[in-house]
Amino acid sequence: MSMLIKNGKLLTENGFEKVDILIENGKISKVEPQISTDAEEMIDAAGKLVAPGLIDLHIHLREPGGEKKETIATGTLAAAKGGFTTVAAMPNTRPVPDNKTQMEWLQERIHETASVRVLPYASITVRQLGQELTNFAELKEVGAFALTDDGVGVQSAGMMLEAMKRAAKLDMAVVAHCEDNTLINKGSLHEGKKAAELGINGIPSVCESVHIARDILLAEEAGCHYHVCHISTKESVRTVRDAKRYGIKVTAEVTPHHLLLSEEDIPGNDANFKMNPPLRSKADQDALVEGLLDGTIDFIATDHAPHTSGEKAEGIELAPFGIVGLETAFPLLYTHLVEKNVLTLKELVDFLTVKPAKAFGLPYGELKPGSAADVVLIDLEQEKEINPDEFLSKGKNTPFGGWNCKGWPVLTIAEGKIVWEKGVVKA
Ligand SMILES: NC(=O)N[C@@H](CC(=O)O)C(=O)O
Ligand SMILES: [Zn+2]
Ligand SMILES: [Zn+2]
Repeated sequence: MSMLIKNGKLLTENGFEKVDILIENGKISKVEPQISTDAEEMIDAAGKLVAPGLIDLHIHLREPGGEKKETIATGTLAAAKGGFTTVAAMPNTRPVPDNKTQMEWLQERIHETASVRVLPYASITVRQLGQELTNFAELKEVGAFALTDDGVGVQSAGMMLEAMKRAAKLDMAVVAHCEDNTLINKGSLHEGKKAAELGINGIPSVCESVHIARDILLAEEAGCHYHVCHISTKESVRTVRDAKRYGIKVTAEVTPHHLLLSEEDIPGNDANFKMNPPLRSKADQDALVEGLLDGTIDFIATDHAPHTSGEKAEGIELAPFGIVGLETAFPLLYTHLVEKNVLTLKELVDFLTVKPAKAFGLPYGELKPGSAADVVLIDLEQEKEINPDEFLSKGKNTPFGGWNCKGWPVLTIAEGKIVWEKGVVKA
């Protein structure tokens, strides 16, 4: 099976270069200014940005147990539409992939139904209850990508240290949802202006940052790779920045919504603005952008967290935390960070490709001969409004409905196969 992508615009250190890309047997075989060969499939990419397939190391696919919200099939189709060819699925499903049998079932289900590559996380603790560690070695053997209890924080420092020590021995990363349960304050929004205005309980910043500070000291002790999920406060950024200065092996991700929104953007009692961690203050938002620019924050991940419309109709206090992100990440970030000169296009693409890959030692995220043929074509000129009704995800829960964006993916190729396509003429 061969495919030739003609005349794409490739981003290099020196700006755009026109290239042809030849794909053979699921791998990239050539990237050159001009390839004159016949291939079984020819794709005209003239005028389109041609980039490595995007990587999202934090998403929720909800299967098994939450199929009303999303399935592996619908979530990975949404990923493909968003330009993502590698996603890492969080383990807060029912049941939790916390043992060999369940992980094998999940791998099989991914194999049968996923449109793009799915890297499954295993949980740190049995049923994510924080009481007993899972068998990391066994989970690694059956393909667990890394370890996390995302959805809840690991409350006990002793449990976390032991997890980190075992993970270090196996060269596995410990990926942390940082939240101290004694500081949540039954909150639904950030403890700040907006929560006060709406008369809703607030979650203080320290609820997150205290876990990050604790975990960094534990990770230093254990010598493991420690990764911070969805970083959201200025104190968290400062703490990670300091840890990196001391050479501690810590990485961090930030979501598009925490980069683009603050509590001030919450229009009222709308649960599409409810997620964990919550939208923080403007000062926190600014610190996240600064942290991304100075290398404190390593990459961007969506934390795609689909919920049903019924659940989200319950109002801010009763609705579950979480918003979807896969189908809007690139256009939102391109329009609001690149077009406003906060990031260069190259930086944005790197934060969604090679940076997450490097942070976790994955062999993806670059367009070079020999690598998996994961490619996305993006129309930087195409402009349209975000319409949740058009999402392939079952989740329509986004705070960005109606936002006008440029930079829509038009064709996504995963391991040499077209997995999503719109508006591109096949030559
Ligand atoms: N981010 C969220 O608000 N929700 C996530 C859980 C999580 O990422 O902590 C979910 O599973 O719905
Ligand atoms: Zn989380
Ligand atoms: Zn999450």
